[in-house]
Amino acid sequence: MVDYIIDQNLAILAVNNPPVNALSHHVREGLVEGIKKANANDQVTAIVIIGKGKIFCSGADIREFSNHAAIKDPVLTSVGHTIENSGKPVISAIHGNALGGGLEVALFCHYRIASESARVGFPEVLIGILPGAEGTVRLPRLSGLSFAMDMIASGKQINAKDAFKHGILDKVCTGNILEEAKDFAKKVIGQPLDSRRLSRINVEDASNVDAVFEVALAQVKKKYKGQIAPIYCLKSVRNSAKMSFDKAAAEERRLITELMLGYQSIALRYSFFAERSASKWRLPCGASVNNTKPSKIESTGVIGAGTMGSGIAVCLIRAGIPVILVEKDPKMLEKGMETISGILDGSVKLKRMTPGQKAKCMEILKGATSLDKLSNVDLVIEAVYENLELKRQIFAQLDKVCKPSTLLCSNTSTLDIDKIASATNRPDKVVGTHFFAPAFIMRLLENVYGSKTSPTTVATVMELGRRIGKVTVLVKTCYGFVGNRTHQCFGAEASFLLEEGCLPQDIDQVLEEFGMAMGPFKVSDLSGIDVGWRIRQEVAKAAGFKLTTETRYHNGERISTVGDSLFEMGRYGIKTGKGWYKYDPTNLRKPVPDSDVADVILDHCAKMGLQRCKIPPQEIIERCLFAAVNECFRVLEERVAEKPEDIDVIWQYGFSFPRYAGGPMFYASQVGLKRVYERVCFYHEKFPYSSHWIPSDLLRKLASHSVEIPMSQWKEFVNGSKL
Ligand SMILES: CC/C=C/CC(=O)SCCNC(=O)CCNC(=O)[C@H](O)C(C)(C)COP(=O)(O)OP(=O)(O)OC[C@H]1O[C@@H](n2cnc3c(N)ncnc32)[C@H](O)[C@@H]1OP(=O)(O)O
Repeated sequence: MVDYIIDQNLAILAVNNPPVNALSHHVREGLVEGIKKANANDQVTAIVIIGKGKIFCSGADIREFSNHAAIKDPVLTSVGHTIENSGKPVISAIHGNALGGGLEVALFCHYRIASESARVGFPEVLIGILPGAEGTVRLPRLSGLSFAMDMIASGKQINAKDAFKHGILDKVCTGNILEEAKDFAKKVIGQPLDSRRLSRINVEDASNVDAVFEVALAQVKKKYKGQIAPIYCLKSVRNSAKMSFDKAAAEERRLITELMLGYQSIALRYSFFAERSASKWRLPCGASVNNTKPSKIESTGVIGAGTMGSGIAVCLIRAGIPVILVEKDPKMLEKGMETISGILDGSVKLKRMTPGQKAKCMEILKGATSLDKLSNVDLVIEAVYENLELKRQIFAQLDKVCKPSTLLCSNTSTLDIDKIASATNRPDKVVGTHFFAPAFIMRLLENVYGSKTSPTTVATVMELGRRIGKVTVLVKTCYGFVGNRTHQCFGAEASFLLEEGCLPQDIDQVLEEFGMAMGPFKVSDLSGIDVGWRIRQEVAKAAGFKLTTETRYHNGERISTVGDSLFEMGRYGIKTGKGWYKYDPTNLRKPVPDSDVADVILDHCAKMGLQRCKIPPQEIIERCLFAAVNECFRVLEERVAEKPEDIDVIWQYGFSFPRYAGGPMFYASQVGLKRVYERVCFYHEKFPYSSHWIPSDLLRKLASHSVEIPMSQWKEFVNGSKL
């Protein structure tokens, strides 16, 4: 796993552990052996460590963290000490990325050079730990405290130019990295090594440490609310300036061990692999990412220039994919084009794009007022409002207008893809591409296959998701798919809690303390109370009943209409300055609890004869989350989602479920399925008029086992395959 090559008087140690040269046990062994062998060879005058393939090194092998038997000697710190104590200069030659333990390997070396396109960073914090092989003690000795605290606590990667500026690199190379490393090595042969050993030098700005720490701590607490690891990162860097090198390193080891065993790190490591597993789609017929080729998509159409259509068009043109935006009303079309231009201006302002890049995006965007203009595109995404008949009409027309190979996608957030596909003669080429609002910001794309969608169509939209930078998950069609179907239960319970004793701010506060970025009522104000109202009206209309603020039940199902009362008062949320909260026009980001809303809720309860009482935070969490969890198990049982990881990724990226709590399925696995099932049964008995409390069969089966079944085996219990 480490190739040992002698090249004239140099020993080249090439890490060879595809795909990303993680520091697995054999790599660590190989590095130690290589350094020892080179030192024992009188012909060798210097040593170069390099990575084979596309990357220098991605750091420790994260899979080993959950398998303590794999963390065998030599551990990374002792590998590092062998490197640092080498009597011959060791130069790390970085291309691609040097991350985490990979950057630590470089910091053990006496010299570091990198290609100008290389990036370095300590992403450990993103998996809930800290750079535990002396990274927090070594980096400040090169870059100073403030920069080290920021880089380590944020997990951000920096480019070679910046790394050079902050003293991390000794040279940025423009040529072949190996050749440049060999030239560099020849120049440093014979130079004294002691001043190059970071363990032997001091932190220059150590006297400022307390002031630097306090500033960084205040920022971190605000930015990474609820997360433990960023704070530990700062503490460990602080130690580097307050203690001897060895003591600070020992303390770093204690801190990483504590973090590694904690819930947040276990959840974040799970999230790392869950996100990657989402792209590995598989259909029940056996077709999968491994055996199905996507079609080429070189041109697209987007139908509807409203908020969703414009946002989707931005995603496509930003990735260099030409778009024809179709809107039959010319004024609406013009407004849509202006919205798109405005969104891109925002990116230019934030320096995420240059004015030249914006101009290029606008060049590949064309407007049209007729579907006929889509005759030649490879793929169309329909993004009109949520109405099945309208969508069926559009798809029938597209089927006539578009070339036979065109894929027809719907941005529906709830409707059955089969019902849309049956309006065409190409149901195999019809698929759901459900973007989350705002589409140009939210990273999630929920792709939805129907009973006739072909594997090639699925492969194509999954690949499209990757091209436009989305985290893309594949699910099967059903009402609301995975995201909205399971989230609806969460929202419904939040509304019922209002009728039973809570105010919006109580529920938001508890769920934010749990880790949600925003509570459900703040989210509702952001997305618009009118939007929720319209959806509820459509659903009621389709089911043939009239929904009023007096309605409490339909078809034996409990309904809450408090939000509809706010709609009728013109309180649509942030856009009208009032919703579940009130907003000062000069500070729309700060929701203020409103006694008028409390009055509306109390009136509603009085009118409906509902008794109110104090509801403890634990019940708020259980009611909202377990209702969703139960539905998630149903989704798994019906194979709407193929694996629990897909559901968790949808919740993380679609509904800001805290990554450090894993997702509803991971959370349930940690609470224990027996306990979850017990509570679901308890609430089912208490609330017989909410079908989302009817316990899922799969949850019941899993909970009935005497030992907890690991998440990776839940699938095996679907369809009665295991009892
Ligand atoms: C005591 C010592 C402590 C040390 C601390 C550490 O070093 S912790 C590890 C710190 N490093 C990281 O967190 C890096 C994580 N990896 C990445 O950011 C990216 O994978 C990448 C290296 C930038 C490459 O990105 P790319 O998009 O090209 O590929 P993928 O992300 O899809 O990864 C390819 C497969 O490699 C697996 N993988 C990546 N990094 C690691 C790792 N450090 N350990 C184990 N496995 C890793 C990844 O899961 C992919 O495999 P799949 O089978 O497809 O899941």
